Amino acid sequence: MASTPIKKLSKGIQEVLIFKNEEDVSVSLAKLTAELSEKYTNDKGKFTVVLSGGTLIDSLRKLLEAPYKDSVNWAKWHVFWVDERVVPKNHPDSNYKLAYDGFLSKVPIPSGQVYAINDSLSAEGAADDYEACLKHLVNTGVLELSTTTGFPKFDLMLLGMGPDGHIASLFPGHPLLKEKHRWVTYITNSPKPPPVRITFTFPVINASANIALVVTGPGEAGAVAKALRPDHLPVEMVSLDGEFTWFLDKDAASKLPY
Ligand SMILES: O=C(O)[C@H](O)[C@@H](O)[C@H](O)[C@H](O)COP(=O)(O)O
Repeated sequence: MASTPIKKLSKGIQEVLIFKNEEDVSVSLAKLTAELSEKYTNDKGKFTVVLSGGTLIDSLRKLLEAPYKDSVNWAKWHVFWVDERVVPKNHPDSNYKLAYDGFLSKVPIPSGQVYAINDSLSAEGAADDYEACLKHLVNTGVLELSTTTGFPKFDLMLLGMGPDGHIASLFPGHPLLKEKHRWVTYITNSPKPPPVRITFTFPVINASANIALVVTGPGEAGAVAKALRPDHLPVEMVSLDGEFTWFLDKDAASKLPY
């Protein structure tokens, strides 16, 4: 199961891996995720993983195959969402449903360690509730706080990026980009439907120990090219002490000047 990037670049703290195709991205992403799972499980007895919606979930499919399906210590995983649409958990727009159907239902992560939003609340209520859940998990020792910023520090965030450069539900030009205090907030006018969502804020994203940003296909090539030049897309506001790796296929990298 080898998949070597056809190109490796670095931009500041960010490492950019470009693969021949989405299949190779998926193979390499599984390898990184399994390695980090082993590292954090060995070091701390748990692994805190944050998922996004979109095509990311399909790109995690290699974790459902040998050797990872049986070798990963799934019992130690704690799963969160970087953003979630405020819809019932069985709604086709739900990121929980997308992840459950495509990934979580196929691996033995204890259900009490999968932290979905409370879908009976308003957006504001659901954001408050999710933030309270994270604070409770800090008190019980599941989550740690960044010693530099005091925001919760997740072991791995698996993120996608939209064609406009958004990550999580943090969209270009939106006032939420400037949120400095909240851990989780809400948006009722998301330009990407559905409009009502909750989302982690940049201080939480930036406290991560590792971020894997997975972008495949030609739709985001313009945003990839822009983000990897000096410019101002939300995705560029990621700046962390940990590791930030872009996983691109050749299509997503097709507008890069290199
Ligand atoms: O709830 C959401 O809409 C997602 O979490 C969102 O932030 C997604 O990650 C990007 O829009 C990329 O989506 P694609 O991978 O489908 O392009």
